Amino acid sequence: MCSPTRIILLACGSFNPITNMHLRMFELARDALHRSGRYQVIGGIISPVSDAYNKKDLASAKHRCAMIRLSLKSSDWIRLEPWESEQEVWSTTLKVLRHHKEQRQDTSTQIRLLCGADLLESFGIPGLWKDKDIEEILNKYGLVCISRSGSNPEKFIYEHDILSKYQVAPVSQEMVCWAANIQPRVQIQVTPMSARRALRRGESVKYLVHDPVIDYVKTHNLYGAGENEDFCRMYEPATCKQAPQCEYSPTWDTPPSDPSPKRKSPLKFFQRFNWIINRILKLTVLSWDYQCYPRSISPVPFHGQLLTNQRLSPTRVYYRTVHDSYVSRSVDSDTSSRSHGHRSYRRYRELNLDEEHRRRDYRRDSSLDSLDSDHSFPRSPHSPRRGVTCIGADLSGLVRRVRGMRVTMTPETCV
Ligand SMILES: Nc1ncnc2c1ncn2[C@@H]1O[C@H](COP(=O)(O)OP(=O)(O)OP(=O)(O)O)[C@@H](O)[C@H]1O
Ligand SMILES: NC(=O)c1ccc[n+]([C@@H]2O[C@H](COP(=O)(O)O)[C@@H](O)[C@H]2O)c1
Repeated sequence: MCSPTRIILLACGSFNPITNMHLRMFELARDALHRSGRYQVIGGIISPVSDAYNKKDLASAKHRCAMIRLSLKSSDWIRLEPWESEQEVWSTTLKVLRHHKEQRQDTSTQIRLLCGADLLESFGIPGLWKDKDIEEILNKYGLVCISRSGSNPEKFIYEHDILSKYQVAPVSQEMVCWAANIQPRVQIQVTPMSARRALRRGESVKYLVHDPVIDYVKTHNLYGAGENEDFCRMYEPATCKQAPQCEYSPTWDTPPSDPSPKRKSPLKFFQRFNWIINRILKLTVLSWDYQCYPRSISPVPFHGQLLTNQRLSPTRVYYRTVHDSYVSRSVDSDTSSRSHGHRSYRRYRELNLDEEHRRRDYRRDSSLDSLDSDHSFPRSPHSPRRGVTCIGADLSGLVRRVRGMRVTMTPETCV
């Protein structure tokens, strides 16, 4: 039996600050690779970007590395490699991979890029990654990707020309490995951004980042946390000067109620009143907007963008209204419903993403001239006789016929 391939996992990123999820990513990937029986993970490397990356709110490399070191005290197989962070210019991920490969004498060990699905999906952002870089990363190194809530890496890979090519590579070169689906029942979003936000707002970051990292953030006044009274109170009740002394012991008891509750200011009262009036007005306008008239009354004034029809359901058409909510309407019975508006849109997105991409391309070169006489809207060349699409053109005053139902769209509503 052949021996397992030895692997080093390399994670590039900002680590601003390092969170438990970064470390979890390594553990999940290692477990998955070991489970396959084909790989042995012999180490993990964290390579933080240099200051030249210039990302918003990026703490200096010195601080980020210090926090990584503190976090890694609890790990016996992941280590920090500061080389990238010490560079004066930003290094592409491929350059970092090449550097670490050159550093190793032993050619039998492979280096793989470990990343979250958001990094993988950034491959699709035009101009961000060079195709030849992606090609080389996949071909010479390989990628281990961890799903992130809100992402759909399988779909992304399927749709990406280069990634899909490597997904079916021979097992010895398996480039895309699904380490785990991080989809906890209660979705906990542990991202550096959520940690920074919590720090800025003085909210708890305990169990999001390691305790020594919290201390470090406080000592070095990073991410605006040091100025925040709540943060001081939470983490340094005894010594923090700005924070008032805690009046109750941190037990499960409820804190004593404030003896002098603040009176509502007239401004707050006015704002609340204003909000209620606005809601009432909005509801009134909405109820006008959602009127769909029976076929007998034609032309039908309908305010909204016709999205799609038969693909989602052969009997319903879906509209986006000017208020950005979604309405469906039965083609056969002329009844309209808004009850499943948002849900059906989400379903529409899932089922029709493909269609939407094609349509977007198609829209660029389509014109109203391409409308044919018996179909109201131009059909995508890829889905003949299926899609009924509202293109971004001025359809002012046009009465269109969709399977017997007539729809008038006005320019201001057809966006
Ligand atoms: N919650 C998470 N689940 C899966 N992968 C994650 C998670 N948080 C970070 N990662 C991954 O860790 C790597 C390094 O991430 P990085 O520090 O650049 O975080 P980021 O999420 O891009 O940061 P920010 O929130 O600052 O934009 C990336 O590959 C990223 O996808
Ligand atoms: N072309 C490239 O090599 C390229 C492009 C964008 C981001 N990256 C890397 O991705 C990592 C994560 O970046 P973000 O923190 O911006 O998500 C960083 O290490 C960055 O250097 C590389």
